[in-house]
Amino acid sequence: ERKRRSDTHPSDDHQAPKDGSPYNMMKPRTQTPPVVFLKTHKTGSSTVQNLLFRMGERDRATFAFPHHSYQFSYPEKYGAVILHSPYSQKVMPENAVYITILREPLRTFESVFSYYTSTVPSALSLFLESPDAFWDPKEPGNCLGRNPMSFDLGIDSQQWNTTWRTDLSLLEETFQLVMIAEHFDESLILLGSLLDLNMEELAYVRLNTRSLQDVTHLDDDTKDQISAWNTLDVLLYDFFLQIFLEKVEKYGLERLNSEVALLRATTNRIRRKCVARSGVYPEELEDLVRPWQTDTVTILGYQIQKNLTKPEQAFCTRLVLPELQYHAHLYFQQYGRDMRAVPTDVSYFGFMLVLKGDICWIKTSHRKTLSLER
Ligand SMILES: Nc1ncnc2c1ncn2[C@@H]1O[C@H](COP(=O)(O)OS(=O)(=O)O)[C@@H](OP(=O)(O)O)[C@H]1O
Repeated sequence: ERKRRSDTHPSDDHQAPKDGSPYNMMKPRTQTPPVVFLKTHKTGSSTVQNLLFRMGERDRATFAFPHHSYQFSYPEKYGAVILHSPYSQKVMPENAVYITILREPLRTFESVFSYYTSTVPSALSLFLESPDAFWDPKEPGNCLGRNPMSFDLGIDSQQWNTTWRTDLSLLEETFQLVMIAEHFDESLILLGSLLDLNMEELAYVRLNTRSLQDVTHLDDDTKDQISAWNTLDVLLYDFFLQIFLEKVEKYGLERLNSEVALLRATTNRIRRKCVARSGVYPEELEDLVRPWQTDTVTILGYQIQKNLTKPEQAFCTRLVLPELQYHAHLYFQQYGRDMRAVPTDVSYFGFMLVLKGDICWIKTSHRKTLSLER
């Protein structure tokens, strides 16, 4: 049973609606509901995951871990169908809250592309000039090479088909909240309202940020090409952006803005307390806080302050802890042993864009478990 907390809540200072809507903050605090977070690629999802990990660890929640390594394998059919299938009902209780996050599709694709493809000079522009020449949709690792967010949400990411609109509506019904990376703080307030999280629990540092020199500038032509190649993601994003804006309106813009201001003040205070250096290159970081790197881009991390008390150190370390290390820590805490590596006889793909010609491949590897004090 989760204890009632006395600290500031996003909506403590406000007269919230009593209409039974999911954002009605007058309800008595109850235990956090079970959460399904569908972690989309390159959308800010690791930042959200970090605060959900903190929430789950505080609640001593049971986490669903993949059998091997860090990533569930992808079945042939997934997403919208699975979410409503007996399989998902068996796994998650009926009161589970479904959450995900989307990001503006041009930036998402650029980030996915740079992360999962090795660099030849101007790889992105070369690819976009004639994507069909480089990209084979039948390659199982190529699923993120076109409309990556549609793929992650389990709807057809290759082509428009007649069920696409229905699939979108099904997703809308399934997800209580689709966060929008471009309105990250506003999304967090809605998340906090759904899950009864206070400002400290919503505070975050931006995780998985690429070094600026790895970010490709997108000129207008490139933007048009990316949009044309990812039309389904553009539709998906526009659809959920609209829904998000409607949610904001229902919540009350004035109320939201004042809570965002409070969140930013709290976040700044916590960052000052916890973070000694941000934007730190991997070679300067200890194993515990070094984000996973690919051969193609540099992912930056954080050094925490010295001279913190033990509880502060525990909190601050978790705040900046990269996904794989936090995952390994929670796995160890739950099972009392290290995560299983992928056996060599199991065919497993992380993700790779397998492109024909010179623009090639990527990833997958495993990390050792690192101990993290409470
Ligand atoms: N708070 C917030 N708001 C907006 N954008 C954010 C935020 N946090 C992370 N990011 C950016 O999201 C990119 C990393 O996304 P993910 O964590 O989902 O990546 S991953 O799929 O788990 O590897 C990565 O984008 P790129 O830097 O363009 O690659 C991060 O900079």
